[in-house]
Order: sequence, then C-alpha cells, then structure tokens
Amino acid sequence: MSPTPINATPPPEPVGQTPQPAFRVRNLSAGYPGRPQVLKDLNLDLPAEKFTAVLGPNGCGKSTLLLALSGLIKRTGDIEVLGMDLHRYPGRSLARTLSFLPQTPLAPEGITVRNLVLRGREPHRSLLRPLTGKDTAAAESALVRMHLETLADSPVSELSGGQRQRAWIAMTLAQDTHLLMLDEPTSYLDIAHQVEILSTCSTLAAEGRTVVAVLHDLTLAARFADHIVVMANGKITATGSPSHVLNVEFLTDVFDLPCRVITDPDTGTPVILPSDPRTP
Ligand SMILES: Nc1ncnc2c1ncn2[C@@H]1O[C@H](COP(=O)(O)OP(=O)(O)OP(=O)(O)O)[C@@H](O)[C@H]1O
Repeated sequence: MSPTPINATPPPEPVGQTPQPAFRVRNLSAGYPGRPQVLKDLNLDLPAEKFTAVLGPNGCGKSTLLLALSGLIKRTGDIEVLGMDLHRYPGRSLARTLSFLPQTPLAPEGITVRNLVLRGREPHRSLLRPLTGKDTAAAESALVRMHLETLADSPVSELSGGQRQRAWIAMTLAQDTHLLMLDEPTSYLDIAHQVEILSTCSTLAAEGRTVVAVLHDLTLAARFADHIVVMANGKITATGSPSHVLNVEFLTDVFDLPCRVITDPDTGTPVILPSDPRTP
C-alpha cells in the first residue's frame, strides 16, 4: 500500500531560544529483523522538561519510536539523549536516566504490587545489596501517588486491568528517572484515572522531568501535553504545541476521519469532535 499523502501539515512552529532538547534524533531508521524499516529517516527534537504526546494511527510506528529512543531496538542514525550519544550510556546508567513502560508489560508470576514497584529500584542497587530506606521510600511514595496503598500486598495477577496499569506506572515512578517513556499509559483506565495519570505526567514535567507518552485520545493529549508529535506511515508529520498541530484538515488527513475542532473555553486547548462517517 502506498503511503497516504498528508495535506495541511502545519508548518514548523517557531521555537525561539530553546534549551538543549532531551532527545535530538537525526536520520533515524529502525524496525524489526527481517521486516522493512518501520521508521524511515526521522529527524526530531523532543523538548526537555516537558510532557510530549506522540499521536498517530494504529501501526504508524509510535511504539517503535519509543523503543528506538530507549535504545531497545536496532537502529541506524544518531540519537542524543540529554546531550550524549545514546550508545555511550552504560546499561545501568541509562536505566537510572530513562524508564520505559511498554504497552503490554508482563509481571513475574505471583509478584505482589509492592514487589513489582520495588523492581523499579533495581538500576539504583548493586547485586545482593539490601534495599535501603531510599528504595522503600521511593516505592511507597509511588504506591501512594498511584493510590495503590490498599492493594500493595495483592498479587498483580489479581488486579483489574486499570489497577495493573497503575501498578506498572508506580514501578516506573519508583525508578526515579529524568526521562519517562510511556507507551499508552492510559489505555485500560477509566476517565478519572486517565485524567489523573495525564495530570501526573504534566506535574512531573513541571517538576523538571521529561515525559514522552504515546496516547490515542487527542483531546486529552491536547489538554495535558505541552508538545505534540504526530506520526503517519513511519514518519513525523507534525510537531508543536497542541493548538498549533491539531487542526481540522490535518487530523482529517492523518486519521482518515472527518472531525471538528473547537476550543475549550476554560483551557483554550483544542477539543476534537470526530464526525460520524455515516452522516452525509
Ligand atoms: N515485534 C515486532 N516484530 C515485527 N514487526 C513489528 C513488531 N512490533 C511492531 N511491528 C510492526 O511495526 C509497525 C509499527 O508498529 P508500532 O507498534 O510501532 O505501531 P503503533 O503506532 O505503536 O501502533 P498502535 O497504535 O496500534 O499501538 C507495524 O506494521 C507492526 O506490525
């Protein structure tokens, strides 16, 4: 299938004096063994200390981008993370700098929520060293932040999908990294917990962390993210602030779905209203 041409691509947004980006990506190509490349010659800067949402249709390469930025798949091209080549980070040092939460993580059998969250501390511990007060404090604080105190001693296997997702996010928070890469962190959550996680992402960025999350809800992304990256067919098609990027023509093209975009009177952010394709 030939790639769909994307019309009405928003022009690059003037950025003025920008500090060093968290990620500086040049000529990145990446994919999976024996398959055509998924990411094709990408160039991208992701701002530090901001919450970036990565959007785009199913299969366009969002997870692959997060995997490549986290050093988890083979790639060509250059990725600088906080000013240093990704290849130059020793494994543990990278794990103390960057946490990656995959779309469908697998918990070890029988593990409790607290012990899963404590696994987030592994990059900070040497082998066989007992847990320190700092480790347990980081885990307890992450459990509280995700409202999991009463479930801390439950097996992860007995949690609902949404509770489990919050347990994984708590593990990521306990890892206490500057960069957090979250692949669809809200996919199993009810609306209140979605808002809570996205608000947490926004707060983490305000506290000086860099959060990059793959999301599907455009309106929630526009409400909470500082920066938007839109992908289609393995390429970056637009980057910028939510109101700059999320315009009607562009979204209709990228998602192949007519929609309307109105402005939230309270926040000034775009609200995306998909049209019913059956309506003439
Ligand atoms: N482990 C894998 N091995 C081979 N191909 C893969 C693998 N993971 C993903 N792909 C392929 O790479 C392409 C991009 O997939 P990716 O998961 O990055 O898309 P996505 O934008 O995150 O999709 P979604 O929104 O559905 O999660 C797809 O064609 C997919 O089939």
